[in-house]
Amino acid sequence: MLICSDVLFEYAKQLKDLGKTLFDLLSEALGLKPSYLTDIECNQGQVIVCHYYPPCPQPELAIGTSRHSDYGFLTILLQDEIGGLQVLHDDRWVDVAPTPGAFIVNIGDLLQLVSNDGFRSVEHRVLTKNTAPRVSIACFFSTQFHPASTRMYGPIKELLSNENPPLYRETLVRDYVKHYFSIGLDGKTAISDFML
Ligand SMILES: O=C(O)CCC(=O)C(=O)O
Ligand SMILES: [Fe+2]
Repeated sequence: MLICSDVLFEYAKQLKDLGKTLFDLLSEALGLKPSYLTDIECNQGQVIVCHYYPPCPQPELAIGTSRHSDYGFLTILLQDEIGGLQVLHDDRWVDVAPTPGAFIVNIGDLLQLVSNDGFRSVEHRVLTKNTAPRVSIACFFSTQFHPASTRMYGPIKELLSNENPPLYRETLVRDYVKHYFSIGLDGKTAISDFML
């Protein structure tokens, strides 16, 4: 017998390992030691959200998910073969064609904030389709459900200099996420509200 919660917990565990590898690589790409982003607990929280999009009889009149950037540090997304995901690139919406067995990895707002724009969160949306239902599974790395966390996140000090001053104010993850959801999905409004 296949128990859904067993599968989900195993999936979460595997993605946590993958997340660790990605955070190592992202730290190195910023010129920091590989463990930097995990040392500051960017990989600690994991929120897994399963989306079901029913077929829509009039896709031109509806949207699956409104334009937004993800709030957390990083998102690992699994989509099925239906398609509909688009990213904003050079002010144009570009289809993210489904590739069997491949994950989509999105930089989130909090990674933009700590990297002081070294990485930029990506704006994306999901169109509806009238062909078949669509399923996607998003794994967000973010710690808003650790209410005891007192860690403040701001631009990483090692990345700052006279030429590269801090662009964002410090925040608790839960305060950032609260602000994000108080606005609702709306492009990149939340992160711009944290600019100095
Ligand atoms: O359904 C998708 O492919 C993406 C959903 C999404 O953008 C999100 O959960 O943040
Ligand atoms: Fe998203």
